Amino acid sequence: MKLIEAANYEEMSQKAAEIIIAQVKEKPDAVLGLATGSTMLGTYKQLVEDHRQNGTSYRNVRTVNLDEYIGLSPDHPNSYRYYMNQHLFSHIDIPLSQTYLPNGVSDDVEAECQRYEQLIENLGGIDLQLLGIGRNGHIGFNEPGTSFSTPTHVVELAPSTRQANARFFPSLEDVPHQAITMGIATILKSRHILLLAAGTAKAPIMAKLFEGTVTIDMPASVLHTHPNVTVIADQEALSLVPDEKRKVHAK
Ligand SMILES: O=P(O)(O)OC[C@H]1O[C@](O)(CO)[C@@H](O)[C@@H]1O
Repeated sequence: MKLIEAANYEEMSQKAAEIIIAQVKEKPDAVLGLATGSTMLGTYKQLVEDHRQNGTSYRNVRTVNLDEYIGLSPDHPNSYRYYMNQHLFSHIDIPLSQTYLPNGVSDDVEAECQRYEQLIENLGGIDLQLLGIGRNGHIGFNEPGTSFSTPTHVVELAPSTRQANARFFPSLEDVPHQAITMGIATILKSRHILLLAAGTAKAPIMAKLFEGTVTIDMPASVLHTHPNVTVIADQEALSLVPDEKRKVHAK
């Protein structure tokens, strides 16, 4: 696991965007694994700006998102499809037909999970997977206790996750109880994983991550078992990570 330290959120976003742009330039038909949440907003903004100014093209890129709420249709303002269209897809030249998210309103969510897993395989796997980290260590919506061998599956969201995400909804009651998420096994098949973290709310979980213990109680800890993980974090998120741990992982 390589750590790139950033001074602040803006710098984290810029460094993340540089890695994504480099991936797309190296492989114009790359498969990008994308994530949602507040952490990613700055990165998507940078990608949009770069597309406008430098013309980086996404015409042949394919994208697969980590997760989607069950019960929210693509045009629901809190669905992750809506988020992706609003913050990224509608501002770059990617055809929407090449952007994929799990279908949260499928009649058969179990079959949808299998379809999504197969889709990722049919695309040739993920070249670069972007990840945020939940305050309880979740990646995608893989909550603590999730087996590391799970493929795409239906999850019951932890009360703390619903609480953390309630800020985007009119009230806590409106936050869905379930989601479809790529599993940890799905995420680990990605050829390169880029985890982003910013802000003091993430400091305790980042300290735990860099302690290095791999346990299903902390889903992100599985990233220590992957050969190609880059973490970009700002100083607030790293504020509880001791200097010696930072040095060990410094790029
Ligand atoms: O970036 P945020 O909003 O802190 O969220 C962190 C993670 O939690 C989720 O929003 C799910 O709760 C992920 O999509 C995200 O990567």
